[in-house]
Order: sequence, then structure tokens, then C-alpha cells
Amino acid sequence: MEYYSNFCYPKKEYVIRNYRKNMKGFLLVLIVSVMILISEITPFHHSSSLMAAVNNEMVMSNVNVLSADEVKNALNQLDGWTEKEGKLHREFQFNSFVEAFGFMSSLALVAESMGHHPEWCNVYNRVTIDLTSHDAGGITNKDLELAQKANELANQ
Ligand SMILES: C[C@H](O)[C@H](O)[C@H]1CNC2=NC(N)=NC(=O)C2=N1
Repeated sequence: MEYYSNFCYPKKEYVIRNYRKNMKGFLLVLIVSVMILISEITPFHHSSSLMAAVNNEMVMSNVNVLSADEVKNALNQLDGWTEKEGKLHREFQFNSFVEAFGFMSSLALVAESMGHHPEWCNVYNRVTIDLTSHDAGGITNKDLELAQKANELANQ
């Protein structure tokens, strides 16, 4: 009975205040949960998956393997690039390792933003690049695009 004396037991107002505080927290959690639930079932959610579908469509439309003639014609516009073992191939030479590596860093960012990555090799001031689209199983427009970007970056 000592334990329940006025001295130890929290005052009535304190209990009520704490209860209200807890209720506030509970309501907040409830509101956030309902908001998450609503966002999952409203068109906002669908529109984001719609955008993903549109993006995917754009990516997919770019992955047709080019014919031998198409590659040959495209190579006429691409300085320094040849076709080697079914891949676009070029060797770049720079004045130093730092320049070569700077070029690779810049092109790496372009490649990442395109979701398309080169096979490449760096020895001191030389960077050898081979481009093919692994998913499509041959050379595609994405390889031409990346080759063009590589030329632009190397000429800067
Ligand atoms: C899922 C991802 O986007 C694909 O695997 C990408 C990644 N980078 C790629 N890079 C290259 N060169 N060819 C691909 O087919 C390829 N596919």
C-alpha cells in the first residue's frame, strides 16, 4: 500500500497529459499509415509505373541490332572507329595518364547515364574501347551513340 501513496503514484493530471501525448503519437502513426496506403492505391502510384514503362519502351526501342550495312554507313561518320570482332573498336591516345583517366571518368558518367557500358582497357596514356550491346547480342544505336560521345570528349 505504501507504493500507492500520494508521494509515489503519478498525479492524475500527469497521467492524463501523458495519455494525450501518447494518443497524439498514435494518431500521427495512424495518419501516416493511411497516407502511405492511399499513395499505394491512387493514380499517382500508377503514373510512376507508367513512366517506368515509357522509359523502358524508350530504352527497348534503341536496342535493335544493326545490319552490317547500317554499321558500315555509321562508321563513315565516326572518326577513328572500326568494326573488330563484331564490336565497335577504337584506340585513343592522350598526352598523359591523367588525361586518359580524365577521359575515362567523363565517359563513365555518360555511360552510366545511358545505362550502357563500354569494354575498355587503359595502359598509361592509351584507352582502348570496344562497344557492343550484350543484351541485344550485337551492335546497336546505343554503341554508335556512346562512340560519338567518346569522340566528343576526347576532342575537348
Ligand atoms: C540492366 C542494364 O541496363 C543492362 O544490363 C545494360 C547495362 N549495360 C550494358 N552495356 C552494354 N554495353 N551492353 C548491354 O547490353 C548493357 N546492358
